[in-house]
Amino acid sequence: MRLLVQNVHKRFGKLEALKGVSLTLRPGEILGLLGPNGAGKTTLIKIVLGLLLPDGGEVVLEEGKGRRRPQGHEFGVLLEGSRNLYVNLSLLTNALYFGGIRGLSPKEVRPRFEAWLARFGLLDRLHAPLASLSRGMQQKAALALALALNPRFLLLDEPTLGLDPVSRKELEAILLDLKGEGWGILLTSHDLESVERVSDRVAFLHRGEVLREGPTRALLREWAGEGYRLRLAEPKAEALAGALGPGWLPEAPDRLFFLGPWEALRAYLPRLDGEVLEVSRGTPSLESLFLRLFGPAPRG
Ligand SMILES: Nc1ncnc2c1ncn2[C@@H]1O[C@H](COP(=O)(O)OP(=O)(O)OP(=O)(O)O)[C@@H](O)[C@H]1O
Repeated sequence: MRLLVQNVHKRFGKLEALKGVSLTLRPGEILGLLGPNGAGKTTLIKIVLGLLLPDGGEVVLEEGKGRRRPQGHEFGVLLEGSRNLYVNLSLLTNALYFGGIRGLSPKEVRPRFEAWLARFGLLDRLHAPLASLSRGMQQKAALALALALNPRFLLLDEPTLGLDPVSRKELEAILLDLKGEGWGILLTSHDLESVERVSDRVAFLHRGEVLREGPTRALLREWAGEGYRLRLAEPKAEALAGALGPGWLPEAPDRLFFLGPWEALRAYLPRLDGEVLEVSRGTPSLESLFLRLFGPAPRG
C-alpha cells in the first residue's frame, strides 16, 4: 500500500500555496517534508487529511491494483504541541473521546491505548490531565493516542519542537522503532538534525513546489556533492565561511563544510593555517544544505 499525493494544487485567493505537488509515502519509511516558513507544508498535510480540498490533483491510497481516496481515520496525526488534544482532560478521557469520534468503543480503545502508554513508559499517567505532563511526555502521549486509533500512516507536524535533547532522542528512537514495525511516517520539521537522523527520504518544498525529493543520503550526495568537513580549533565557522566564499558552509560553531574537490580545498589550506584540527571526507549536513538553498545568498 502506498499513499500518493498527485499533482496537488491549492490557491488561497491570488496566492498559489501548492503548485502541483507530488509525493509518495510507503509503509516502513519516514519521509521528511522540509521547507521554509510558508512553503506549503501544513496546507499539504491538511489536504492529505481531507481538512482542505485541493483545487487540482488528488490524494489516493494505492493497494495492489486498487486506488481509493483515504479516510481521515487512516491517519494518525500529531500536531505541534499536542494542540489537537484537550490539555485539561486526562489521557484516558482524551483517548476515549477521540476513539468515540472515530466510532471506536471504550473497550476497543482503552487496551490499545494502555499498551502504547506502557510501551512509552507513561501508563502511570493514564488518569492525569495532559497539561500535567512535561512537553516530551505530552508528545509521547499524543503519539500513543494516535496509534491506539489504529491508523495506517502517521502524519507528524513538528514532533520534536520544544523537546530537550534527551526527549528528542527518545522520540527519535520511538519513530525509528515504529518505522521498523511497518508504519509509514510523514514528518514536517525544522529540526533538521533530527530529520537527518531518522528520515529515509526527504522532500524539499519551496513556494508550493517540490524542489527535490529522494533518499536523504543519496540526495545530499547527489545534490550537494561530497566534500570535506573541517573541525576548527575555535568557534569561528560563520566568520570563516563568509570570508572564504561560495562552497563553504558553517555546520556548527566549530565545524565548516567545504563542497568541492580535494585540489580546491588544498588551495585554501594555507589561509586556514592553525585554524583546522581535523579534515574528513563526507556529505554536508541537511541543515547546511537547507541554509544554502533557502538562506541568504553566500557572502564573500
Ligand atoms: N487559510 C488560508 N488562507 C489564506 N492563506 C493561507 C491559508 N493557509 C495558508 N495560507 C498561505 O499559504 C502559504 C503556505 O502556508 P503553510 O501554512 O502551508 O506553510 P508551512 O510550510 O506549513 O509554513 P510553516 O513552516 O511556517 O508552518 C502561506 O503563504 C500562507 O500564508
